[in-house]
Formats: sequence, C-alpha cells, structure tokens
Amino acid sequence: MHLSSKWEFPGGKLEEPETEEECIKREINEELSLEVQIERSLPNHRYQYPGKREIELVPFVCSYISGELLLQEHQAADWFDFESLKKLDWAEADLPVLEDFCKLYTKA
Ligand SMILES: Nc1nc2c([nH]c(=O)n2[C@H]2C[C@H](O)[C@@H](COP(=O)(O)OP(=O)(O)OP(=O)(O)O)O2)c(=O)[nH]1
Repeated sequence: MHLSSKWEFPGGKLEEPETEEECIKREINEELSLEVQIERSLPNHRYQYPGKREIELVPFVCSYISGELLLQEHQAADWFDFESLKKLDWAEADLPVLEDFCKLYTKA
C-alpha cells in the first residue's frame, strides 16, 4: 500500500511451508483470478525501502493458462509491450527485475 500509485509485478509474500513456485501461482490467483504456469525464473534482487524491512524479489516469468482478469486488490492491471513497460512508473525495487526481463526477451 505504501507503493499504491506505482506499477509492480503481481506477487506477494511467501507463506511457509509453500515453495516460491507455489507462492507466485497462489498470489496471481488471489490477486488477479488467473491461473498461470511458470516458464522460468529470473535472478533475485534485494531492496530496502526507507524505514522498511529489506525485501527480496524472487521473479518468475509465467504464461497464462486460464481465467478472466479480475482485480482483487490492485487499482489497475494491463498488458504492455516492452517499450511501454519501460515507461511506466515502477516500484523502485522492480527496476532490476524489469531490466533482466527486457534483456532476456528483446534484442536491445
Ligand atoms: N508483490 C509485489 N511486491 C512488490 C513488488 N515490488 C515491490 O517493491 N514490492 C514490495 C511491496 C511489499 O513491500 C512487498 C510485497 O508485499 P505484498 O503486499 O504484495 O504481499 P502480500 O500480497 O503477501 O501481502 P500481505 O497481505 O502479506 O501484506 O514487496 C512487486 O513487483 N510485486
């Protein structure tokens, strides 16, 4: 909520004893009502927002399986091409994740 006007990747905190893979599928289902499958992982990145505990983002590239996008917690969700993705106002911690993702899927 402290990042409520920023774009972020869908996700959330690990709930032990689930695996990271189970976590991302659960969170996407809870937040967006979508079923996804994991295609691959990306490097983890740690970040500390001022006055907050350090977080570690554990990113996965996923593909859509089924469901109709229904926002449960967020103000907005959308699909973007790579150029538009880079222009969004992102949560600071996500910038290295975005960079890894774009590097992997675009030639530039
Ligand atoms: N989910 C998600 N969280 C992010 C991203 N970037 C980023 O800085 N964050 C921060 C915001 C939060 O401090 C933390 C994840 O919290 P969250 O609120 O999404 O987790 P959650 O769904 O399990 O929520 P909660 O009820 O346990 O608080 O990571 C991102 O791309 N996705």
